[in-house]
Amino acid sequence: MTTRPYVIDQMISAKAIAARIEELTDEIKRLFPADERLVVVGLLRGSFVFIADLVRELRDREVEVDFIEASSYGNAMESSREVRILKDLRGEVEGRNVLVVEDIVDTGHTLNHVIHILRARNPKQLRTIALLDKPTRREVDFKADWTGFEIPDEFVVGYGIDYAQCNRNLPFIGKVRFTE
Ligand SMILES: O=P(O)(O)OC[C@H]1O[C@H](OP(=O)(O)OP(=O)(O)O)[C@H](O)[C@@H]1O
Ligand SMILES: Nc1nc2[nH]cnc2c(=O)[nH]1
Repeated sequence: MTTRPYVIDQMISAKAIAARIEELTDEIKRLFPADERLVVVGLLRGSFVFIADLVRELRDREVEVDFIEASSYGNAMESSREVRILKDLRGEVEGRNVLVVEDIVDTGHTLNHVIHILRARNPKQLRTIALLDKPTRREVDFKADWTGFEIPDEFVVGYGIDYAQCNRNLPFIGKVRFTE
């Protein structure tokens, strides 16, 4: 895939992300019973770094990790608004406490679609957490139960989030600035 030349300006540092995850896990622990197993579901691929840090902050809980892969983006930067499930969960969620982990909520179509599918499977509790939220871009009425950071309408990368499948390995969130 060809991309225009760009640079990445840091927007949220690795340290700020780590501090926010600590706060969020305190809230999550207050909501889910300590004596019941939690199924933490990551939305591939963008959530893989966030879920890794989040579950390690939940190390004193019984946690099962599962993944679902949904795709909403037709090309590198434009949403197709059509959400497809590319890979379903391995495990069952019926009667269980489920936390769905997303990297970014933009139009809201992806998480909204996934939540509809999972709710139909009758979990005991179904909650959502997104590291980033771009509320000004919303096209469906959806709000995650927990949000790490609200950000303006900028195209961001890093901490699991890609531009044309690159930059997922940056430890911080940066914004893409095109130089040409
Ligand atoms: O709120 P929305 O407008 O639906 O957009 C958000 C979704 O778009 C991106 O996923 P993408 O389809 O690019 O896949 P990826 O996670 O594999 O990078 C991102 O990771 C979110 O899952
Ligand atoms: N990489 C990337 N994917 C997105 N999906 C929705 N918003 C974004 C964004 O800012 N960056």
